[in-house]
Amino acid sequence: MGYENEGTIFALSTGLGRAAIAVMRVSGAESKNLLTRLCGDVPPPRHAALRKLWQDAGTKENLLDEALVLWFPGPKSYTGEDGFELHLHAGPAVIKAVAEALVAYGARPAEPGEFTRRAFTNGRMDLVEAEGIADLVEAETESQRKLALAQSDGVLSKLYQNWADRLKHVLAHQEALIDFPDEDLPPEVEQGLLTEINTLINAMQTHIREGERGERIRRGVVFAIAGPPNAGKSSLLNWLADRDAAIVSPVAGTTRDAIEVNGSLAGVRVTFVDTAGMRETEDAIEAEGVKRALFHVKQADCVLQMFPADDQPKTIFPGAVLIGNKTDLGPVPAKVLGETVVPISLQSGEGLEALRQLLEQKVEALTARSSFGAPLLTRARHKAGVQEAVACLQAALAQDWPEMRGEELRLAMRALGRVTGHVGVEDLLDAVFGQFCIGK
Ligand SMILES: Nc1nc2c(c(=O)[nH]1)N(C=O)[C@@H](CNc1ccc(C(=O)N[C@@H](CCC(=O)O)C(=O)O)cc1)CN2
Ligand SMILES: Nc1nc2c(ncn2[C@@H]2O[C@H](COP(=O)(O)OP(=O)(O)OP(=O)(O)O)[C@@H](O)[C@H]2O)c(=O)[nH]1
Ligand SMILES: [Mg+2]
Repeated sequence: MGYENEGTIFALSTGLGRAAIAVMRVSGAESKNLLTRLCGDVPPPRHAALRKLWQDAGTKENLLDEALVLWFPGPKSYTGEDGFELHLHAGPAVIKAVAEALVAYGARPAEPGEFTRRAFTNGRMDLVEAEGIADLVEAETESQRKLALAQSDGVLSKLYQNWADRLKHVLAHQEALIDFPDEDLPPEVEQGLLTEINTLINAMQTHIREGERGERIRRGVVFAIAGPPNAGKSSLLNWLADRDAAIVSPVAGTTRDAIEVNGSLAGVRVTFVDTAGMRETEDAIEAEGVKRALFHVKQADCVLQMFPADDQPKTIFPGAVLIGNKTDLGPVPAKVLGETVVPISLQSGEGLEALRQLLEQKVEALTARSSFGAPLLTRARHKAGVQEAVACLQAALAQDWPEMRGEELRLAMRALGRVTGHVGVEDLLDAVFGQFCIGK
């Protein structure tokens, strides 16, 4: 590992702002000393104890707070080293006084993510699990929570670890073919090895394909609202947001900048992007707005293409939900260019509940998994690593020179190892020589 755990760190683990209780967290070798200086003793492990906190408990000088104290001895603690928590009264002055005492005794403020980084360095979790914890802390919707909780609990790591173990096995057989070409290794050995490589490639490709669903759950499903000026796009955004997020006016070309609103539909985080009405324009600012609108349409998971009752579209964005607005002013056709239209009126409210249901179905379809129970890929970093592994395995299949094939297999394992953070080269050698029965 490229760095050492340095020093004893502390941080306010609860957010700033008005609150009753604040949790101050401390981790590092000096923890026991710090805790003794603050409250005079070390309570039994993992049991909350009520203690007076002093600037120096030895002299009982300057009472700082009365707090609940938790002692977490390493190496089985969250960070894998000694640490403790102080559940303080949340006033800023209390927090400041306690932080100053900790600094005076040699602790330093933690970097973002440093507690979990230590947990990783100390072997308490791998990189994918650590990322799952980061996502769990950020999770705003039920689907984000479930995905992040499974990942922080090792479900995704187990999948990657399983692939890495199987590659190790394949490599062991490959090494045997290299080292003992003249021995009577049955031909099934090579055949079995190629079959296993193909099986792994298929599993990885399925994982990547399904991965866009995990990425959507994690970052949110993005809907772009597009259409001609005055269609009622900003009115729709405001209804979806349940607030006045965008300016609505009868002037065509009101919206220029894209306006994003976050919400949740069917337990999934969603982002709605209102865009400038699309038309030919002489106005340079409006033209830039139209350019941005097209960009958002391209980036979106789903386009909500709106038109007013009196202005039917000539083209339809691929996969768009067609919405005909202003049914209060006149009828909207049931279909345009063969596509079904959802009729609504933001004025009268007609069709809005049906539209909401349709959007919920859309979100479900965009995030549902087809292979039941398989853990979902959630991040571009994992995707890049798995893609690299696939490329190496494909290169391995294309090689008929055993040494070169072995090298590609090793590179595939390394790609997976970088994803989980266990780039196990040394432990690979053990597996190669430890697993294969040479005497046979
Ligand atoms: N107050 C508080 N709440 C919290 C945490 C925390 O650190 N402090 N967590 C974290 O951020 C999460 C819970 N995760 C935790 C994981 C391990 C340990 C821990 O110290 N475990 C002990 C006991 C294990 C056992 O015997 O079962 C240990 O491993 O020694 C604590 C919290 C969420 N809530
Ligand atoms: N009668 C009627 N008027 C509507 C309806 N929905 C929106 N409007 C009105 O249509 C006008 C344009 O609405 P906006 O929501 O600003 O339209 P937009 O598509 O965002 O327009 P641009 O930002 O210019 O592209 C406003 O005056 C709205 O009040 C509707 O269902 N019925
Ligand atoms: Mg608008």
